[in-house]
Amino acid sequence: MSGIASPGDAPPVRFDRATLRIGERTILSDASLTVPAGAFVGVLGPNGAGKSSLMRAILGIVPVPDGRISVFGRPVGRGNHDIGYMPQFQARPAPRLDGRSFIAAALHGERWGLPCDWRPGRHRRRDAAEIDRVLDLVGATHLARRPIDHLSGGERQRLLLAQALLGRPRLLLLDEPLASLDPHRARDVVALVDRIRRRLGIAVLFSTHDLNPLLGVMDMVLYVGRGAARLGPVDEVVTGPVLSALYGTPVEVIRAGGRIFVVADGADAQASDFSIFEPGR
Ligand SMILES: Nc1ncnc2c1ncn2[C@@H]1O[C@H](COP(=O)(O)OP(=O)(O)OP(=O)(O)O)[C@@H](O)[C@H]1O
Repeated sequence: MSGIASPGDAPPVRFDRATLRIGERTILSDASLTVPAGAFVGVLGPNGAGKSSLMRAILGIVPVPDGRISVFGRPVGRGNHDIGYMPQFQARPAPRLDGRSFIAAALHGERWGLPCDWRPGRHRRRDAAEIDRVLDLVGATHLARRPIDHLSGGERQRLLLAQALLGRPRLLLLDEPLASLDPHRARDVVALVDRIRRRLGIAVLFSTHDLNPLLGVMDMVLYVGRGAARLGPVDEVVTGPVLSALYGTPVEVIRAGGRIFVVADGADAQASDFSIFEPGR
């Protein structure tokens, strides 16, 4: 044995002293972190902290002016077949599409991670099998013939997840998949993603504003803010001292009833965005 790691051993995501900037704004500065194989990582931080930008950098859309980000040992680049991506904002699908056509549209449209020789009509049987596979994975085979505008938010979310799974990615980037879902549906989505990642052995980065639905499922949490990032187990990262240092404002972490409440005080405008404490949730 040479002892040299093969690309197959490389972690799903690795940041080596990476800097991310959007315009004048520094999203991350000199950040180093490694997402282990098969990990479910909750990505948290206040509005505008850079959660979406971080995912877009992993996709190769946001440039990395300093340092390096690699995905399974290779520098990031557009059209990486290893990544499945569910963006935060979705174009509204044509109401007459049924579930199957909705997924087929992603198969034939521009998406992340598909082999570039996939063209409409060229591989019909393979396409049909791939659509069946992802519908089955997300438990949405029964939605295949239903019009998309008759589906609930949670059902549509399943189809979006199915789209992200096209092409057998080894890394899933899910940008706020719980937005606009009630707590019950949110937990269903988290449980579904967890089942899929265990079944396929893939890593997941899952951004959210509330870490509670991810408790008991996520292996690690990645907090971003003020140009820095902290990745680690929940008990190590979600603490008053760590988050206060990360955000430069007093942050209190309260554990009660199996839930975690992160409360920022002080006058910092960003701190008020940094409220995972939402009464009634
Ligand atoms: N295309 C863009 N052009 C200019 N600024 C941008 C662009 N995309 C994002 N930004 C800015 O970069 C910062 C990070 O945005 P990003 O969407 O990554 O944050 P976020 O943590 O995902 O926020 P939220 O929780 O509100 O979705 C914000 O200040 C945002 O206004």
